[in-house]
Amino acid sequence: MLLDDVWLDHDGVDALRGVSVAVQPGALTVVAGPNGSGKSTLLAVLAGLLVPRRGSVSLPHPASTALVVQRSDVPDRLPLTVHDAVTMGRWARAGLFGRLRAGDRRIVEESIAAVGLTGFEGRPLRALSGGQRQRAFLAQGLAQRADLLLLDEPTTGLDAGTRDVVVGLLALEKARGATVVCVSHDDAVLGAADRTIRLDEGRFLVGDSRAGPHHTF
Ligand SMILES: Nc1ncnc2c1ncn2[C@@H]1O[C@H](COP(=O)(O)OP(=O)(O)OP(=O)(O)O)[C@@H](O)[C@H]1O
Repeated sequence: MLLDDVWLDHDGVDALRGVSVAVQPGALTVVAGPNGSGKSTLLAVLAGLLVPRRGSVSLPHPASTALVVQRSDVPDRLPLTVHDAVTMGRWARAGLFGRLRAGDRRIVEESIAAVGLTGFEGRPLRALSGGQRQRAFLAQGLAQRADLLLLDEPTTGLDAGTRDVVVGLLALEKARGATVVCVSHDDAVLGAADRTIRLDEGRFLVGDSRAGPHHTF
């Protein structure tokens, strides 16, 4: 997956200024950088939600993509239960009018269990704590079993134990074969990264790689 000289603005405000990065398949790439440096915008470009005004984005093969947004991006009053929200993660596989099969229902249950929300299935999202809501959105992302999993600060507001669970889940997604790209400031997430992309004021600042100095971004 390659971004080449990507420029993108929000209503005239430059958010990405000539960013060129390669995302390695099957790796955990963490995108870091100060507030407003363009991290969420980069994620939205990778998700195909925003189209650059200049530059190109190429996917090596058609991929299913799941995006786990920050809980603050989702209205608190959304009339959904935990089970509804996670089940939505299977819709793309079942088709809008398709029926969920037993396998889909099992994946929904497993995803809810993985984030520690078993017992909360019937609870409306608005009746969850901020951290629990964040975990429900993560479960929705896991339920998609996507080739490309994109996450925007998934550990924000989580306690240390739950944060470690999330880091473990990212490793499991990778082990399943997914390519994982995660925006995060969290040292625990950064510590688990195979590669780190650092942005500053919409520019690609530096890329670190566990694979060694020969790999460039
Ligand atoms: N909808 C929008 N309208 C106008 N400007 C926007 C919009 N969304 C983002 N921006 C601007 O684009 C730039 C990049 O924003 P972005 O949200 O990608 O940064 P970020 O690194 O994810 O920030 P944070 O760490 O605070 O989440 C910032 O200057 C921001 O003010």
